[in-house]
Order: sequence, then C-alpha cells, then structure tokens
Amino acid sequence: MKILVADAFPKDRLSDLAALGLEVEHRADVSAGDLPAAAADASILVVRSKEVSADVFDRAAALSLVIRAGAGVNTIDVAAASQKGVYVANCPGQNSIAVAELAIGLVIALDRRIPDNVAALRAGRWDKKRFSEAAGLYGRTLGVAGLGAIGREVATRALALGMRVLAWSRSLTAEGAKALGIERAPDLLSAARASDVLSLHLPLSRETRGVVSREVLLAMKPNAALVNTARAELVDQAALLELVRAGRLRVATDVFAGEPAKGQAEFQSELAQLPDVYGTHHIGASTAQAQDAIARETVRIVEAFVRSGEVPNCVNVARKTPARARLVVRHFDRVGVLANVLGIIREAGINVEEVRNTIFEQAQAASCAIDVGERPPDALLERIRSRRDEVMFVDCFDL
Ligand SMILES: NC(=O)c1ccc[n+]([C@@H]2O[C@H](COP(=O)([O-])OP(=O)(O)OC[C@H]3O[C@@H](n4cnc5c(N)ncnc54)[C@H](O)[C@@H]3O)[C@@H](O)[C@H]2O)c1
Ligand SMILES: O=C(O)[C@H](O)COP(=O)(O)O
Repeated sequence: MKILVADAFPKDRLSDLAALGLEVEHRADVSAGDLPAAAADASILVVRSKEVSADVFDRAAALSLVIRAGAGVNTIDVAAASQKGVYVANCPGQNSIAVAELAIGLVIALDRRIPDNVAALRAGRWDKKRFSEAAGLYGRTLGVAGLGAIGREVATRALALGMRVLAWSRSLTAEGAKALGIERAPDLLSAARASDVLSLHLPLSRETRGVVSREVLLAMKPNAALVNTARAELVDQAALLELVRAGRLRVATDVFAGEPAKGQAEFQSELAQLPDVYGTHHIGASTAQAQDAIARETVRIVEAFVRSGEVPNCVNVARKTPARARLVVRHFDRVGVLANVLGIIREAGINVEEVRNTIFEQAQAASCAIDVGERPPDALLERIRSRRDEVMFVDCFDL
C-alpha cells in the first residue's frame, strides 16, 4: 500500500509510516497542479495546505484516505472525496496552542506596535514619543469568533492578561461561556461592536465565507483591531482594505487571499503593504511542538486505518443519513441469516443506509439495526418475522 506525503513532514514520522509496512513517497514540493498525477497510485495521501482538487479523486482509483496534517480542510474538495467514498481526516486540536500563541502575540504587537518599533530602530530612528501611545490590554475586550480548539486557547491566554473575553460561536451557551469565565455574544455583529480586538477562529465553510462582512467591520469601534489567524476568506477583503486605508481599523493577519501554498514564493499583497497591517506568513501552526504533535496524530490515523480500517477524526462521514426508518431484527448469529433479511429488503426496492449488528454474549444471538431509506410496509416486516428458524423479533421505528 502506497502513502504519498505531499508536504513538509518530519523525517522520524516518515520512518514511523514505513514501519507500518507502507511504501512511503515523500514529495514535499509537488505542486497542487501535479498532485493528481503524483497521487494516481497512492492509497493514502497526506497534505498540509496544498490544495486537493476533484481531479485527485478522479484519477487516484486506489485512494482511500486523505489526511490533512493540520486543522482546516477547506483546501480539500471534501464533497468530491465523499462522492468517491474516500475518507478525509484532520488533526483537530494538535496545533491549537501554537495558533493561540501567535494570535495573542499579534494582539500585543498591535497594542504596542512592536514591529514598527523594531523597524524604526533598524532604520536608525529613536521615536519613543510615537511609540508611547499604546492603550494597554488589561480590562479591554477581546472578541473571539469561533470558540473551538484554538478559540478556547486564545480565551484562556487573554483572561490571563486580564482581558474581558466575549465569544460568539455556533454551539456556545451562556452557561458554557460562564464556566469558562467568559461572556457569550448572541451574534457576530454584537461581538464586533463590543470588542477592542476581534480575533477570528472559525473554519472556512459555506456558512462562514465572508461572515466578517462590511457591516461587521463597520460595527467595530473606531481604531479597533482585527486579528485573523484563521482564513482570509472569512473576511470581506475589499471592505477590510478600504477601512484600514481610511484609518478606521488596524489588522494583524496570518492568512491572505491567494497566498502561496509553498514555503517560499513571490507574493504581493496590497493589505500586507499597509502601515496599519501586520502580516505573518501563515505560520500559526508552524512551531516544532505543533508540527511534532500533528505528525504523530497523522501516524496514529494511518496506523488505525491500516490495522483496523477505522479512521479517527474523519470529517466526511454523514452526520445525518437519508434514512427514514430503523428496522431492529434480533436473529440467530448464523451464516446467511442477515443476507436473507437484506435480500427481503432489496426485493422491496428499499435502500439500506446504515447497518449495525451487535452480538449477545456467547455469540448465539445478535441484534441488527438496519436504517433504511423509507418505512417498509407491514407485509415486509411479516415476511422477515415469518423466518422463525432464523429470526426471533422484528420491529420498525420512524427516524
Ligand atoms: N493560521 C494557521 O496556521 C492555522 C492553524 C490551525 C487552524 N487554522 C484555522 O483555524 C480554524 C479553526 O481551528 P480550530 O482548530 O479552532 O477548529 P475547531 O473546529 O476546533 O473550532 C471552530 C469553532 O468554530 C465554530 N463554528 C463553526 N462554524 C460556525 C458557524 N457557522 N458559526 C458560528 N460558529 C461556528 C465551531 O462550533 C467551533 O467552536 C481552522 O479551521 C483553520 O482554518 C489556522
Ligand atoms: O488549518 C491549519 O492547520 C493551518 O492553516 C496550518 O496550515 P499549514 O499546515 O499549511 O501550516
């Protein structure tokens, strides 16, 4: 079985992959355009931010698993993977401390204008007067959009600085916020309005693309700061550029629209050129600690897959299937019994969505939950029930 590692990956962990009996090919510099050809005969593909397009899934007939050695899966065509039955997994939480450290670093850098201090001294200028205008962070409000693995680490660190933390996140409740010592904002607009610094930690998805709209940016206090260590596409980039140019907002961003996927490249960004913008090179996850944790988690996923067929952290298994009803069939644990039950369901033209068979102690009997696309007629239940030498109980539940 071949595994293609198509981005930078620690040598020791490549050896761990080889020790699993895999043929390991490491091509860190393969371009996204060349990836479909490079992955054509791979069973497992490991990537960081490299784009994995639908072409990869069209060409790689043996491909079973794509692992995002990181958190965000927006660079992978997950819908195309799902159509071909290819698992996509990521490494949640493994780089969250690293990103939170950068986000807090950027919050402090913005307040004290640390990069400009450094640049002035390097240019031979002493300017204590200009750089003595920081507001200070203690008691000020940090808005956190997306209170997941990274958002929580950011909140913890901001609380340690004495900041008030106001979070907006999909499943955050007021009680959940209270337990963390923070407050819950009912929506992003309210969080933006109340924050001195708004820090983004949402994944990029259909729902979140452009969520930091012109309206949200305009709602921010004059001279407030936006910190983006998540994804550029969360933010209306044209409005951002306009408001920064107008002196309304200050920005620190680790992520850029159209940023290169490789380690070194020419890159021109209008935003990054502005004096009120501090840009970093999408380095949020790039600490030795985080990369080691990510690589170990990648190896763990591969190992589980090759040893048991299970995929930890799979992101594309349907949370809700099209099943409308569940048949529960208790049956004797013998060869062919389940095949006969499934045969009856097939004859009725009903699609089976999910099956879970549980064995009773001593392996004489079993219970099978069969989720089906539509509620079967009573006659079908009766047909299954009538196989008394194989089946002891049948019932049906609407889902
Ligand atoms: N700069 C970097 O190097 C770097 C590193 C890691 C992750 N990231 C980015 O940060 C993102 C967040 O990472 P994470 O590990 O914290 O992910 P996570 O899944 O743990 O957290 C995301 C949070 O956002 C919330 N959320 C999702 N959709 C939402 C919606 N529509 N409305 C409101 N809330 C919503 C979720 O409930 C969750 O709490 C990643 O998806 C990635 O894009 C960047
Ligand atoms: O989603 C992530 O994990 C980050 O954006 C890190 O990306 P990278 O692996 O390309 O540094």
